[in-house]
Formats: sequence, structure tokens, C-alpha cells
Amino acid sequence: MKREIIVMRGIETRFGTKVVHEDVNLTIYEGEIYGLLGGSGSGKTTLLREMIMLLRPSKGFVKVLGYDLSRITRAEAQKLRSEWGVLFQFGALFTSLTVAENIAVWLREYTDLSEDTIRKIILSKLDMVGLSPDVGKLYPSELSGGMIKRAALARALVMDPKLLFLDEPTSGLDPVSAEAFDDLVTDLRELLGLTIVMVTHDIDTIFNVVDRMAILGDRHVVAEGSLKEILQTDHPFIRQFFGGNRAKARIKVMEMEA
Ligand SMILES: Nc1ncnc2c1ncn2[C@@H]1O[C@H](COP(=O)(O)OP(=O)(O)OP(=O)(O)O)[C@@H](O)[C@H]1O
Repeated sequence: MKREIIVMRGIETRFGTKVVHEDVNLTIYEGEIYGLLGGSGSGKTTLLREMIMLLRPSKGFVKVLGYDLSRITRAEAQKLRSEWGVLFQFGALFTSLTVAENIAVWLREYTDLSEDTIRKIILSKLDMVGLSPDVGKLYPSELSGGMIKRAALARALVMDPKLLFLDEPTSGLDPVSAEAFDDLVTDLRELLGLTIVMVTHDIDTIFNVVDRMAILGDRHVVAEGSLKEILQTDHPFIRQFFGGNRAKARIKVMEMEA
């Protein structure tokens, strides 16, 4: 049986009187690319923040890599944080630092590695995300959108995590760069044996790279499973989300290939 990497049970999230999640349940298994989908404001990013200890749910149970987040010690929390990488939707890089300095931030903060070793790690991470060594010298303002995402991904991978969180990784990218980024994410999953959790709206990403997903709606997970399973679920949000021309065309191709 596959190992459970993230388990959420009975999650309730309140901000004052506003209830964002009510009895949310989901399970993410080792090695999968798992999508968090849902309408704007349905609480996808909030759920992701609860997985990475930036926010505590008002009620419920979150287990990540075997740790119950509500009972974790400070030392365990620090260890756990080094086992995942996060690519946030905005503010992916520190603008006053070069790409190389951005990638090295956590190494300089949390390790005693020599500058020579840090330089080698920076070069290997740049290579891993398809950026040339020269890009390390550039500042974020000198990069294209696609390069910024790749550099931020290199930084997220710097501690060799087994778990990667991506918040809207292809937002703001043109279709060609978005597809290239999706391919990179899939390749890295294979190469590094990653489990990946991503918040996404991108229909192409959902069809091309996501293995299983949770659809958030009405404060609950309205469906969880593979795309095929999701498409068999009759729910207004699912009909609406997959009802556009782009999704319809992709479904047709999928059916023809089956
Ligand atoms: N710190 C906070 N304080 C108060 N309300 C918050 C806070 N964080 C999130 N919310 C509210 O919770 C709801 C869910 O927000 P969240 O950002 O998780 O949604 P989302 O599904 O990721 O949306 P989007 O697709 O638009 O990014 C929103 O109504 C938001 O205003």
C-alpha cells in the first residue's frame, strides 16, 4: 500500500465568523502530484498554509510525513520544515538578491557548509531547473516570468526536499512557458522521487500533470480522486469548472485515447 504523506481529517477553518472549511478530509500519497482545485476564495491556499504550519486549523487533524502537526515539538517542526520546499504564488524571490544568493539563503542560514560547497549546490540546482550558470549572477528584475519561477523552484529544492508545495505555479506564464514548467515539474518528480501538492486553476496542468486532486466547494471537499473519477462526480462546481471549451476539448481527446 502507498505511504500516506499528508492526511487531513475534519478540518474546520474560521476567520472570525467566516467559515472557510468545514469537515475537510483528504489524503495525499507518496510520489503523486496532487492538485488543490476550487473556485476563487474556496480556501485552497489556506489549506496549503495549514499543511506547512503557517496556519493552524480551528479544528481537525493534520498529519505530514508522519507528524501530527498539533502535537509537534519545536525541534520536530524545524526538522519537518527542512523536508519540504515551497513555491509561493507571489514574491517568489527576494528582489534585492541575485538568483544565486536567493538559492543560497537557506543554506547560509541553516547549515555550516563551506562557500565552495554552496557554490556547487547553486550550480547543480540551476542545472536541475534548466537555467544556465550565468543566470545565478542576475537579479529577479532581469528575468522573464518563466525564469523567475524556475529560479524560485531551484530555491525550493535547495534542501533536497521529498515534498514540494506549489501555489499556482503556472499563473502569469504564457502557454508555452507554462507547458515547459509543467514538464519540468513532472521530470523532477521522477528524478527526485518527490511528492508534489499544487494549487492550480490551469486546465492544461490538471490534464497533463496532476495524478489526483481535491475539489473544494461549499466549504468541503466535494470530490477527491483521479481526473477520471472527478469527471464522473456530479456536482455543480465540477460541471462548471470542466464545462469550458478548453476542458471539453481535452475531455474529448481523453475519451478518444481511452
Ligand atoms: N488571514 C486571513 N484573515 C481573514 N480571512 C482570510 C485570511 N486568509 C484567507 N482568508 C479568507 O479565506 C477565504 C479563502 O482564501 P484562500 O486564499 O485560501 O482562497 P483560494 O481558494 O486560495 O482563492 P484564490 O483562488 O482566489 O487564490 C477568502 O475568503 C479569504 O478572504
